[in-house]
Amino acid sequence: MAYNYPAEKISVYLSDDGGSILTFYALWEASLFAKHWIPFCKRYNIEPRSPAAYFSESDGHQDLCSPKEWSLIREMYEDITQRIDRAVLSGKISEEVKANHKGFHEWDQENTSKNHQPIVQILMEGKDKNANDDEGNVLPTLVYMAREKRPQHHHNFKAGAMNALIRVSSVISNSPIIMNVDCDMYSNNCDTIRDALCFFLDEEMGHKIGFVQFPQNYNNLTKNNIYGNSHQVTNQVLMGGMDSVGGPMYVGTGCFHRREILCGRRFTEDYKEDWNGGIKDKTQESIVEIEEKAKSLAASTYEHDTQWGDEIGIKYGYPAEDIVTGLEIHCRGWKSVHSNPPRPAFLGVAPTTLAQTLLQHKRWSEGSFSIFLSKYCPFMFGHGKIKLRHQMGYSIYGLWAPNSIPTLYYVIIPSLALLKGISLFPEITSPWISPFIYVVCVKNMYSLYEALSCGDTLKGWWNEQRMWMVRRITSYLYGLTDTVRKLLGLSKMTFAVTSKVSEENESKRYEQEIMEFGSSAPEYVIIATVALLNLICLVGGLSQILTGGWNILLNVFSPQLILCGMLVITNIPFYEAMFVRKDKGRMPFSVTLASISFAMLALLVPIV
Ligand SMILES: O=c1ccn([C@@H]2O[C@H](COP(=O)(O)OP(=O)(O)O[C@H]3O[C@H](CO)[C@@H](O)[C@H](O)[C@H]3O)[C@@H](O)[C@H]2O)c(=O)[nH]1
Ligand SMILES: [Mn+2]
Repeated sequence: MAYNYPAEKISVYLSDDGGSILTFYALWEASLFAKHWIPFCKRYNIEPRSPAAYFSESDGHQDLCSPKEWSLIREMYEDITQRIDRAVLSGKISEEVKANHKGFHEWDQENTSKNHQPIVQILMEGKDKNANDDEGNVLPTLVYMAREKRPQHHHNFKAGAMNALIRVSSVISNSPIIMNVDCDMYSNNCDTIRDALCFFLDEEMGHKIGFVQFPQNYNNLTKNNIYGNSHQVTNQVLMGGMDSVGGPMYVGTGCFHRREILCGRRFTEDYKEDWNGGIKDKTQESIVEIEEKAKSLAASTYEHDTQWGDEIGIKYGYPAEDIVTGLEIHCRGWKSVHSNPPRPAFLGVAPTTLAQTLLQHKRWSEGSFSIFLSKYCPFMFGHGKIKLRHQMGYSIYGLWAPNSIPTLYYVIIPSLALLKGISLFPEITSPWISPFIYVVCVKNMYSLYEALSCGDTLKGWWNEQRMWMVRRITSYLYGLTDTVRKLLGLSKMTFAVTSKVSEENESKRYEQEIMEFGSSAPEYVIIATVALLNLICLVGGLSQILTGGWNILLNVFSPQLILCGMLVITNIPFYEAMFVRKDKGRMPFSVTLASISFAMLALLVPIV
């Protein structure tokens, strides 16, 4: 709401898919605070304009304004956060507070997050004089919405929520540009709207641009990126590369779309945006009338027998609804723009535990693989519509899931073969080993160069390599099996939301870059089994080589020894988690036990 942009042209919508009175209450509190906060931001050019981010970063008025004024606004902010926290703890809103806004009565009925009527409440409306800030300036329109949820109707997760949002906003503001951000991100740059509009308004290219995507950056990364979540290389290299062949993918958040394009419009050379298309100020209807109209658009039956989720809006049926929607927009002839300014436009929360990271990657790999196998396979669907290189850029993610199989092979079979004295690679002195050495060296040197040049640390790169292996043998494997199960009709699509909170000790370990296991998950059994197996094979293999004719054997087994040794070095944090650490985040004993049994089994069963 505090963007450096004419307030009467901005409308902010909060989609609460949980339909919670607490969220409504928090938004109502925020709308009151905005009347003081927004003029304060504009007066002193505050940055970032998320009060939570601003007050956590800055510890004084820094000669910005009088200390009194600064403390006053800070106290105000602390008061509202305390009131909201108290309400969340008690789980309900007092009658006194409820009397302040008609919206609270929406919860008079028996509402649950999965069963409730559509709720649309316009908390602030540009035309309304009460909605001005404490200096008398207009404030942006602010709307709370929770689309209708009924157990008998499928709600299509985030895509369903976004489509309801597109319709609801069409009767309230109908602005030609829609920006969307996830609930776990905030705006970090008050000029982003202007930056994005520059692309759409470009005289030569502007009419070709369907969306402007800002990268996902995080404010909670640790120095060495323990879970490989920095995505700097993806943001700078992959997205930057795609920008030059047609445009980056839509990644679900931090993106500006033209409304008409989300609604299915094809590109034509003579396309011209109607910048006066919005309906703000033009309508004579009262707020209540508009709300009623909007509610009917957020009904759970509204989309029955319509093209929504297919030809119109965000696509349904894919866990990565963003990628497939963006691909289809590109195939309708539009270009997109990757905008990565030095001061990040949006900051979000990266997962802070291994389990959350693996879950997120499972959804991404599964989502992209199911697109790859569907009618939206970039090579087939994009054929003749987008460049081959653009299709290839899209397919990188699509092939993550099947990549799990060769990786599993590489982390198990050569090590087992080493232990059993079977050689799998050419001898180290033979010329035939050169392709292997070439691939390993060049791949690693290049990825190290990319990581360092994108601002990652050396240790961060190393951690990332570990995470690549771990993700491939767990998340991607699960993504693969789940996609296959869905294809066979054995299971249905889900959207596992990544958790946004963690316990205090957990956060401490995250800051110290200690891997978090804690609870027993089947993924950990895979990780621990592979780690143990490699340790046993390395020790066993080495001792056989040392006791046998070692100079001949070393020549034959060096490649396997190096591979197995590298895996053992990569896995050091897992051995520590199993046998050394005493904290709560260590590998659960049950997982260690199960892994030992599986490793034994793998040694006994004649796999190689
Ligand atoms: O039923 C649902 C499920 C999710 N969401 C919203 O979807 C957003 C993304 O969910 P999150 O759990 O934060 O997912 P991430 O793993 O961070 O999601 C990434 O990947 C998704 C596709 O897999 C994209 O849609 C996201 O924008 C992108 O940030 C959040 O704002 C949620 O509130 C809904 O509104 N309704
Ligand atoms: Mn998220």
